[in-house]
Amino acid sequence: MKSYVDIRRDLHRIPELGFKEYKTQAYLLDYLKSIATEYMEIKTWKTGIFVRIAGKSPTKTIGYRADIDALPITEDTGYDFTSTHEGLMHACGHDLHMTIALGIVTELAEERIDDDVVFLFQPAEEGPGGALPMIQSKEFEAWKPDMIVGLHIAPEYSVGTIATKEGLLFANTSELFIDLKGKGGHAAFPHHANDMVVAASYLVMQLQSIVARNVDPLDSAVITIGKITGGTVQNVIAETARLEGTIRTLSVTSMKKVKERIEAVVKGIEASFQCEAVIDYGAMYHQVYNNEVLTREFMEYVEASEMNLIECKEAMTGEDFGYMIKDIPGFMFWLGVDSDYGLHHAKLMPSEGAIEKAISFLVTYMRWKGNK
Ligand SMILES: CC(=O)N[C@@H](CCC[C@H](N)C(=O)O)C(=O)O
Repeated sequence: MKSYVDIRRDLHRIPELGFKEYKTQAYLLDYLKSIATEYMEIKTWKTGIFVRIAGKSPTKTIGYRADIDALPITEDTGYDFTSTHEGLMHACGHDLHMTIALGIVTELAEERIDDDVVFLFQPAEEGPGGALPMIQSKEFEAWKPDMIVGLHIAPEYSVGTIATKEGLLFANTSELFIDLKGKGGHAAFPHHANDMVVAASYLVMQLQSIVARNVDPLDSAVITIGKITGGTVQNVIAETARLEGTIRTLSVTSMKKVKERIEAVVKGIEASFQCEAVIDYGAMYHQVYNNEVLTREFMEYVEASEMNLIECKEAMTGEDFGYMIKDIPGFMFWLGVDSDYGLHHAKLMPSEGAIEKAISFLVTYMRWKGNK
């Protein structure tokens, strides 16, 4: 039997983008089949997987979700188990999320609890969003849990730490894509062209002013443009440019306001640069709002355990797990993994010591919660 660290390393080598997690799904299925018992059922859904372990005398179903996709980042960790998929990396810790979930499945399959347990290995958390279609599936409907739990690794906390809070934990998000089309031309004759590199540069700066000047400072918002493309070569004025980014807000009202302002600013760019602009909001995620009762109970449980509890502030990260706990009582928490580099960084190196600790803690928690 492989160790959980080896499993994490295997998964780390094969990062895949949302809804393309073919090798990851095959790896997870192989493992799950190798530990399957008569009480365990496995169903695939797109590139994801549902696993159900029937309880001994169930009164409810406990859900546990792990996301399985990776990011388009070129890894720079220097690991000897570095990504074998060029330009892709598990830079958000989903390799650990999956391994921890496999560990819990293994333990609970070996020694069942009273309640039923359903595991969701969910594709496409980074985009375009697998949680919503997964919970709308007939497979989910058949095994719908009464409560659901999810975790996310936290590089800034030490191993052995759990951080969470009641209520709002993660922001509302919306992707943002803006395509600009002007008039290309010779670099030496700007007066005969409408330069979309210049238009895009103005637009990026004006977008930042929305956060500074249109959002209530006590109601945080973020607009990040993570990618700009435009033009073809150094001595040709760019006919097109594209901005790719994301919007984060703590309130739904601010998201609406930010989008209205983006549309107004983009109209201004169209007028001043005589160009055409198309806005596409891509995938949107519902905020992660932790169920007060379950979260408080969980925090008390953590406090009484060998883990260290931090009551954290909300963060501007997004998570489509927010859709799951919109309809089902549940919560998400941060798991400390102590890395010098943060989430979405090419050098993210979570401490593997967090894996066994998390499995053992969560199995104990599930036994406590599911044997009442
Ligand atoms: C935990 C985490 O890092 N989640 C991602 C979710 C991204 C959603 C979407 N692609 C977007 O950028 O809006 C995050 O970046 O917070």
